Amino acid sequence: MALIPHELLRDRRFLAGLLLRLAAILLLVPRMQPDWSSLFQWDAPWSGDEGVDPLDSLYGPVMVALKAPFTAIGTLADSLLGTGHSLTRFALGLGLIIVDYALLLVLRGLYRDSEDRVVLYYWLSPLVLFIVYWHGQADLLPVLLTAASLLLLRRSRPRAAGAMLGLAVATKVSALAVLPFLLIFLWSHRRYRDTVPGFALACGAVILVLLGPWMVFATEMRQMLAAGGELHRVFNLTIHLGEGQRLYVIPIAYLLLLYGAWHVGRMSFNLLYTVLGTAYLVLLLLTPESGGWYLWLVPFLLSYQLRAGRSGVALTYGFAGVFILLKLLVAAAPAVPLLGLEPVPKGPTGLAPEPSQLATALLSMFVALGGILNITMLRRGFGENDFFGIARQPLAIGIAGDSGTGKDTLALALGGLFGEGAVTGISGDDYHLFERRGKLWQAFTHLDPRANDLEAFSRDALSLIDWRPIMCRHYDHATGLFTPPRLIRASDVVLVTGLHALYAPALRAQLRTAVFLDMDEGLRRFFKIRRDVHQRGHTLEKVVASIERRRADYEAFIRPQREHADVVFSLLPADPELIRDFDHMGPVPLKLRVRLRNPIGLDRLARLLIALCGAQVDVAPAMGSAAAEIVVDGNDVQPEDIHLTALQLVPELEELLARNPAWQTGITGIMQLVVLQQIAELAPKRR
Ligand SMILES: Nc1ncnc2c1ncn2[C@@H]1O[C@H](COP(=O)(O)OP(=O)(O)OP(=O)(O)O)[C@@H](O)[C@H]1O
Ligand SMILES: O=C(CO)[C@H](O)[C@H](O)COP(=O)(O)O
Repeated sequence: MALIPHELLRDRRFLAGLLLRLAAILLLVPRMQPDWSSLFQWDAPWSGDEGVDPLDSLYGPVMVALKAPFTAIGTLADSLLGTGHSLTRFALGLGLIIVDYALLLVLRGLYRDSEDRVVLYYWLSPLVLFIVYWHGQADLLPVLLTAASLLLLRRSRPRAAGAMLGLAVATKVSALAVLPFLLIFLWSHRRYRDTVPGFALACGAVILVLLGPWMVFATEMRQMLAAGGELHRVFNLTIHLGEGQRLYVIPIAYLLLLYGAWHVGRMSFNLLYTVLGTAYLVLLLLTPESGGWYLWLVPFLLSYQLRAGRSGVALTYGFAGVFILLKLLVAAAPAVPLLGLEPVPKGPTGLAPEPSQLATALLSMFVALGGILNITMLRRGFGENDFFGIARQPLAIGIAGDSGTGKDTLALALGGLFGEGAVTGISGDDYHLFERRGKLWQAFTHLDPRANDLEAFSRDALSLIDWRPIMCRHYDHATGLFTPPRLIRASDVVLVTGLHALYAPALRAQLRTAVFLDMDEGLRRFFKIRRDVHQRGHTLEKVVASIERRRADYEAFIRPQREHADVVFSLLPADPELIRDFDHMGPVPLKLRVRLRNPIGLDRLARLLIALCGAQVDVAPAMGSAAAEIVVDGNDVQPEDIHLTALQLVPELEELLARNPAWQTGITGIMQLVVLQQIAELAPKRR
């Protein structure tokens, strides 16, 4: 992989940003910049901000490790050439640009859909350029590590994400503020819940290994950690209750935000970024003079800028502009040795002892803008969250159809998309009234509603859709007997399958998507006979007789459910010759007819199936109704292509799918895709 991707090298905005940075490290010596000859101390001998605790400017061992090679090379060059600290400073400046560039790459990964705009909003961000290169703050490294942790989380690598956050904390303790939010986020998603221990252990282990020895052996580091670095500032703002009692405002705000995040239940990644941004923004607006902390806001502000539209972007630039004005007013300008402007000698603070009225006015305006930004960020974050409405109610999918039409096959395939912890199922077969040897089967077929406890089936399905667990026996097709009842817990997705899954109106009303499975009758006979004879141990004659006997009940009770379906799938044999032989055990090439009640999006689906999956698709309006149909031939379509198509069709899918969704090959994979497209089309936020 190229060190700098081609598209960046061709991007003028990227090159301009790079030039600006190079010029800055050549020309400017920010007042905050450290005495580079010390690995631990970032406070320059000439800086002397008297009001600032020297421990504030200490970083953890990871920062020291980053500085070490640059310091070594620079110091060597300086001592050989007699150039004072200039080359050390330049080498460290280069190190900073490398970290800055790495953060650009991480942010491009994090906001993959908007890579292009990330260059504009991050690489040319006035806030970043000012804080890092003019003001001289070096918090970029812990911010990079925190953003990398989020990226790893998004890429389903929870342990690596935990370790990365541990690294961030070992760089600067402020990164700890992110940890509780990430734990809540992971816990709130059933599909991520099992990753919480791995994430937390990896994070804790890295912190222990990296900070443990320092805590024991390095006095400065111990002091810094004991003082929480700059963290003591969060206790600056208090409310007097009288009689000597005070409240710490920022910890209260932080805890309330944590509670809010917990209460939301199921956050999307975007809402997670919003909440993290809000947490940092509250912290920043209510703490004095912490320029470098604003870098912590940058990745989350970027998430907002990318989604907010013009007014949101203008608000963020206004916010950054006032911040810069304020800092220009109250903080000393950097030295420019090449122009003969030397660093301010230690002594005068460079800060106005009493802020001027203008500075106070600007600060007030800044806090007001920050407050507005906070509100708009939260409003958008919450407004866009939970696209599929799962926080309110599990997403229930009904799958009905005749015996052998592929209900279990489809349910299993869909289950693989959502992930084990996130999906639960209820099957109509478990509600047959009699076991296989039951005499009453001579009077009824399984298709007759009277032979099934449909009331209990609906009641139990509705319980699961209301987050309540059920006790349910299971019909074992291997023995023809019921097993003792077992507990079925509710989950994010509830798959309701069965001959009568779309039969009861009350249940139908609660289904987010209703699927009916049709099948070419020759193909169904072939599949059913093959399965019942070879897997379920029935005789050929018995299966054929049962198929004939059920025909009338199919027309009376099963087929009418088709009218209630959002999606009707009909599987057709691509090679009718092949299914004449019931002993043929190999794969059967299929075609799929898809009929959608709500045809919006069908054309797009067809186009993407052709373009991205290489499938053959015929589009036709369904006869005599507003629905539309497509026929798809795509037995060789690969799971990766279907996954890609799904993300194109429904960007929000990431909120719903398992960490590693199991897409199927060919027609079954296309059925998975269509169901997901329908779920998105009918999602509450889409209406
Ligand atoms: N999408 C598919 N691709 C390939 N084969 C399929 C597909 N759907 C169904 N089949 C075939 O049909 C057979 C029956 O499918 P399945 O058991 O899923 O049907 P069902 O509707 O759940 O049946 P029943 O109601 O009798 O339990 C399977 O064993 C399989 O061979
Ligand atoms: O229609 C069916 C399922 O939808 C089955 O035929 C029914 O469940 C009976 O199963 P088995 O033949 O294993 O006793």
